[in-house]
Amino acid sequence: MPIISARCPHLRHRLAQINYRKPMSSLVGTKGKGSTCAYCESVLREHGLKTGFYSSPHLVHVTERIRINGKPIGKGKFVKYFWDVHDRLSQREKDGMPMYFQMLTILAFKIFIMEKVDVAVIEVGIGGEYDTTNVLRNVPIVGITSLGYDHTSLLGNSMEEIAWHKGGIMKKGCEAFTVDQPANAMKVLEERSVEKECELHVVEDCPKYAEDCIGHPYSIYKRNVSLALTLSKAYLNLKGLKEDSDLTQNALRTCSWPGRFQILSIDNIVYHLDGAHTEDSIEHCVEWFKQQTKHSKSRKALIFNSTGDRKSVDHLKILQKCHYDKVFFVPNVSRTDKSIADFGGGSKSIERCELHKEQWLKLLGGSQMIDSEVHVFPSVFDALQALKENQHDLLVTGSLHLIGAVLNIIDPNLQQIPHQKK
Ligand SMILES: Nc1ncnc2c1ncn2[C@@H]1O[C@H](COP(=O)(O)OP(=O)(O)OP(=O)(O)O)[C@@H](O)[C@H]1O
Repeated sequence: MPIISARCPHLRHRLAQINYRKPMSSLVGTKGKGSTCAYCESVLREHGLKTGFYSSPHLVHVTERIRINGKPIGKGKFVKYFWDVHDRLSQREKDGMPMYFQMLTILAFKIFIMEKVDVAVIEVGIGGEYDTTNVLRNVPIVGITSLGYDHTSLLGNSMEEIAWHKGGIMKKGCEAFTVDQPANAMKVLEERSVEKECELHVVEDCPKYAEDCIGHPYSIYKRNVSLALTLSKAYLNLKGLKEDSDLTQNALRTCSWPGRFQILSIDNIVYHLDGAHTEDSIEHCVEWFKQQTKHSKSRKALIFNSTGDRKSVDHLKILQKCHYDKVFFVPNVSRTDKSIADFGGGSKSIERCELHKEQWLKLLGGSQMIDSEVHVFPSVFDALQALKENQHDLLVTGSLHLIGAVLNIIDPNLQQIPHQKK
């Protein structure tokens, strides 16, 4: 976990010495950080600002995490800046090298400075108070998306503890915005805003036009879009710029954030990809899949995986609200010769898939589904081979890394921008 103060105390000091002349906008939360940042970035860019955008995790290529004007940084620049940062840091041997997420964070900030962005939109990694991104001090606008239970072994098991961590990104004098939260979480956020000496506002619903502009299910994304529009408007105001609703609508329409409620149709398979990994996200995801496939005659299939401290049995229970002809449990591995993203293969991940299979069958109890339709495969490629003979509506969910492993096979350059109308 990227807690600077616990594992790498020198880093905060070192980063604190960098003069971040460009104001940044930070975003934290449990659900919808990435998409809220993406909408926010798109609106600011559409209004003529040169944007930097730091997000995590990546789906296929690590360069997706660091974007300039909405586009992942090119490989050449990534490598050049990486070695600049690496060489500077390794001169101070006694401090040791930063860990993966810390390194990427330093790299992103360096790139934003060198590329002279007007504004940087920063998605927090895990938590907030102790997250690596929280070394930033010049952050005039911060946003907190919907809070829920995730990463509980790091942040705590209660809503209050989680809210305390998330509220840690508020800064003295900044303007902080959040969406409707459970009462106990909101109380903690309010206390944190007093402690941090800033104003906390709850955002209003976004204008009606947003519903026609966004490609994602509006009922779920309304909060994300409302927050994104408020954050970008606050930033534009700060810069003395006026929001133009035509530009905003265009920004919402053209914003691309793959791997979330994305539909791709390739050969016999209609892929429904959503990186839901909390209980209520999975709940939304199943509803969305049911809605999308209600008139379809194709067979239904599910590919699922979950990692970390998540209670997968609760997720599986929700996923059983839909009937599937085939259910595959697969590690976040695209092909067996190649694992991608941060959580790849290995015997432990297969063991976890076997456990998911066991849980699934146990939950089915009386079983409308015979055992042979539930399999563990070592890679996504193997699972897709087992589907290709017939027309399938396939749902892939449980982990964004799993979605990355699928995209790595079917759309490695993330070119098929998903813009599905509701
Ligand atoms: N407002 C929301 N309410 C419930 N679920 C949401 C919401 N927004 C996004 N999600 C779910 O979370 C998944 C990830 O979306 P997104 O990348 O925007 O969130 P995130 O908070 O950045 O996720 P991560 O924790 O992986 O970084 C989506 O695929 C969707 O299932």
